[in-house]
Amino acid sequence: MTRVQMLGVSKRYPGRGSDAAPVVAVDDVTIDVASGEIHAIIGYSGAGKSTLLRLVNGLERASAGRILVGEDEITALPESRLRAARGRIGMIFQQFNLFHSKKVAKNVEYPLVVAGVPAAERRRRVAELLAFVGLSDKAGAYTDQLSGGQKQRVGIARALATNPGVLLADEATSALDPQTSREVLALLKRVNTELGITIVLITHEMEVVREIADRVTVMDGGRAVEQGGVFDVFSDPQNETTRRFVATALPTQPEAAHLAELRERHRGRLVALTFRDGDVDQPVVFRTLAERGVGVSIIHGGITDVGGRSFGKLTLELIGDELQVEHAIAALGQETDLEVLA
Ligand SMILES: Nc1ncnc2c1ncn2[C@@H]1O[C@H](COP(=O)(O)OP(=O)(O)OP(=O)(O)O)[C@@H](O)[C@H]1O
Repeated sequence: MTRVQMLGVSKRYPGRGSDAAPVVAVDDVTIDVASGEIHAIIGYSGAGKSTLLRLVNGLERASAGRILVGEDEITALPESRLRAARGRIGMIFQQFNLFHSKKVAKNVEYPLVVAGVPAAERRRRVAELLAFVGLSDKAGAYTDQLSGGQKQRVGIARALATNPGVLLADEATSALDPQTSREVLALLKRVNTELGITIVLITHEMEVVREIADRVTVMDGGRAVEQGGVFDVFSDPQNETTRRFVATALPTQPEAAHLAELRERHRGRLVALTFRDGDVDQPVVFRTLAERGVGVSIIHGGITDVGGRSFGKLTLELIGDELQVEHAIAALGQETDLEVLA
């Protein structure tokens, strides 16, 4: 089991042009990934995610801060010892980075050849890895005969060849369709639970985080702007960037323009209710309204799963006598997170 610590890590690149200011791609980022955790780093293009990942596997040197991967202090190792450390770090890529001129089995075997593993042991290990990713029947195929999902499975098998303690995934499902993407994420989850491998993945897709991550760091402008358990971060986002991501995949309250449209069609009082992990008893909500003779329509929102827990935002239209509606709102306000939409 491998813990990954990024402690106050920064990376500056020289600016282009003689008097240009340096580009701060990663700015004082601290992320402590517990061993056995799946940690997602989410951010828009240019946030610094890929740079941070290249610092973790030692492909580039940090300008400041320390990085530890298990026992290896990546930021302190001389080049001569980095290669061995990299053998303990697996990596997969958006474009798979396979050798097209080699067969599937040879792709998976490659890191074992580099590591000097004897041939018989290599054959045994390749067979075991291909069975794990469900591609035993493709051992003799060329990689360009494979679908995108199969190519990423080969990428995963190859990354696991040297028994790494951690797997770094760089937008591993961004080139895949949604169904294939889910299959690959399910395989990554098995890598984590069955093999005990810590996973650090970078992505710009909320779905990826929602589906497999335990904890998440949101990056913006090189900085880690929000961090925590997936459910906690996304059910109550504090940062504007986090809110924008949440809006792409989770039920939200209607924003101003949409709310104006809804009002055209719904003349009753509009309220928004937030549900976090069973904190609100839905039957109680509807009973409270019915008991006061208030009719209700759900006009926006929904309930979904985040990090294995339920989360929802429902916009309701309350219909009935004005005073009754007022009382119902007061009663619900006691027990729920309710906002009257003005
Ligand atoms: N080698 C480099 N030289 C100069 N600037 C760089 C270099 N690599 C990255 N940058 C800059 O650092 C910033 C962060 O880039 P990075 O690729 O890490 O972001 P990202 O979040 O991974 O985005 P993307 O998904 O588009 O790659 C960007 O402004 C980028 O232009």
